[in-house]
Amino acid sequence: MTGATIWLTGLPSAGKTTLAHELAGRLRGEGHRVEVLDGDEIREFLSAGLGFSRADRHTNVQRIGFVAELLASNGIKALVPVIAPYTDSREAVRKRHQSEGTPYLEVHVATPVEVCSERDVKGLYAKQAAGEISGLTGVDDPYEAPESPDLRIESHTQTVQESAAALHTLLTERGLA
Ligand SMILES: Nc1ncnc2c1ncn2[C@@H]1O[C@H](COP(=O)(O)OS(=O)(=O)O)[C@@H](OP(=O)(O)O)[C@H]1O
Ligand SMILES: Nc1ncnc2c1ncn2[C@@H]1O[C@H](COP(=O)(O)OP(=O)(O)O)[C@@H](O)[C@H]1O
Repeated sequence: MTGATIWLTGLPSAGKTTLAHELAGRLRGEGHRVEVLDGDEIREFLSAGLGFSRADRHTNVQRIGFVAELLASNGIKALVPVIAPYTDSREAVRKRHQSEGTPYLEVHVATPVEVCSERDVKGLYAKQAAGEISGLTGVDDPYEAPESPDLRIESHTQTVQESAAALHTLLTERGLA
């Protein structure tokens, strides 16, 4: 089966993790081999010790991109729900896939910051507002939205199932599902 990396970029609480796991379930049900490279888990192991400076985020994204490409080039669908806030970091990952001939799709989970801060799944927006943390992506740290992603998902106007269906359709259109 053809492997691919599907990178879900977006703000904290945008819906990246939820959609990655929903899509993973659908793909596994169809017999695909799937791995979800979750940002939080990666930061415990592969990227332990990295923080949220621009340089550390870039390093984190390159490491994850490297592993995703390895998996994808071995027939696995690598789903990557990781913020990846900088365009140049994402482009470097895309180029690495291109040079290896490995399919790569960029999906922008484009939930507005107002909705994300309302959801506030991990309480980070509240902590930032209370002055307990700083450098939160989309609030007081940059998020460079992709200009031409393969798909843009408006998660605030859809159910999880509808968003996952749109993702699945993208994979089908590209001959990956
Ligand atoms: N300052 C700050 N900014 C953004 N995110 C923060 C921050 N501090 C902790 N967290 C939590 O770490 C998760 C983001 O890690 P990522 O590896 O996805 O980010 S990055 O691509 O390296 O920027 C992110 O996970 P998600 O909410 O799933 O996106 C947050 O839970
Ligand atoms: N269409 C949708 N797609 C994804 N998540 C959604 C959608 N609608 C509502 N949500 C909710 O938004 C939250 C997103 O949280 P999460 O997936 O952890 O975000 P992230 O990984 O981007 O930080 C979840 O509680 C999820 O149920």
